[in-house]
Amino acid sequence: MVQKLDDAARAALLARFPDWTHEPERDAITRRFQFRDFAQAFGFMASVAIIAEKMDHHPEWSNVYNRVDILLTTHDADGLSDRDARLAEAIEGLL
Ligand SMILES: C[C@H](O)[C@H](O)[C@H]1CNC2=NC(N)=NC(=O)C2=N1
Repeated sequence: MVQKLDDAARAALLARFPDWTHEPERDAITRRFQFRDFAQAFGFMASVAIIAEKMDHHPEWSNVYNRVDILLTTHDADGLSDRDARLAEAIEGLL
């Protein structure tokens, strides 16, 4: 079982990643990414997919042409965990 973030840790996560929005209903963070075109968007998704698989932590996401919407939460914790913080950090590192 993965440990869910407490209120202080959640606040710290949101302060650290100001481009991400907290969704209280899911206890998730979301961010929309815009790229030049589909090729750029899909290249980004391919990189995220490789990282996610290595981390054994997977985004909920959708893509429309040059746009990628990502939602991170931990199903095993029923909310945000440190695994989401680590994946968000890795995604930010790709930009
Ligand atoms: C068995 C496997 O480790 C788990 O199902 C992992 C895989 N990827 C996951 N991804 C996400 N986002 N949340 C999880 O709880 C999760 N659990």
